[in-house]
Amino acid sequence: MSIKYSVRHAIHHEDSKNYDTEKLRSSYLIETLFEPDTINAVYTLYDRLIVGGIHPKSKALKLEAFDTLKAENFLDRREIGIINVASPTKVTVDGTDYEVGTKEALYIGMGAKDVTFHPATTGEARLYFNSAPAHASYPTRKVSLDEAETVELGSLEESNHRVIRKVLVNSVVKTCQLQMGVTELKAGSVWNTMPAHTHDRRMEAYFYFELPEDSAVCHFMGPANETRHIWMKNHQAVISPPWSIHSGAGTSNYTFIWGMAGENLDYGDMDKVAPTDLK
Ligand SMILES: O=C[C@H](O)[C@@H](O)CC(=O)C(=O)O
Ligand SMILES: [Zn+2]
Repeated sequence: MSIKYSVRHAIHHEDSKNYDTEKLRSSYLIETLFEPDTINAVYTLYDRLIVGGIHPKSKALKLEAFDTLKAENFLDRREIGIINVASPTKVTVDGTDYEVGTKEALYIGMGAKDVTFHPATTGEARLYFNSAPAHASYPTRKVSLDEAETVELGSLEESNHRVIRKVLVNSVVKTCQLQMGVTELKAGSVWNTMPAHTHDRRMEAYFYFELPEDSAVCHFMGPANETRHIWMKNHQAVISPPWSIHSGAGTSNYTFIWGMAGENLDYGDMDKVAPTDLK
């Protein structure tokens, strides 16, 4: 098996309040997603979202079910959203090849049986994914960045000028509960999701990339009146519980992938928090 997995339990915010640095990191931070010829999967108990990284280097990798799923195939009762965070590569879904370019996304619906990730012909294949339980099978589809619903937010003056590309959202592709997108910060801007927000009906996961190796992002989490921070490096992910804000400031600009699962598919229903109300 080239799939490695671990399980992360869901945590109450009253408990999380007491966590020190190490406990915060082991509870929410996913330090290693990409290892050669490995699919790394973290099965969270937050809406049962799986967060993972796929790095086919010398051989193709098949998306296999692991014991927690108690299923024959990974996607028997799930959907998956994949975003390519490195070189262009190929993904085969039940005999159909999808060429997935850098930062392009592939949605694979429930019921697909044979999903194979190939090494890149030039460069490195690294694919980030989120997978959520599904109740219906929607068509598999590749989505390029220019098909995304795009909004520009913030300003250089507020250090939060960024472009949000909603790639796997219901205005673009049909999904059961997954929503995913790519947010790019402009040079000189370091703050994402500031002003911050929560959405108690949905969890979220963040994956930071295009962050220079000598830079770091300080990711903020916690209830708005009880925040904590986690320092993160390039290619790391962090789980955001439904009760938590999720925001970050980098020592440079960067790009990140956000993914959500939960109650509805309404991206805009977040509860905003003013910067002056944060504690
Ligand atoms: O619920 C939405 C998600 O937190 C992200 O889309 C926010 C984001 O990309 C940003 O403000 O930069
Ligand atoms: Zn959010």
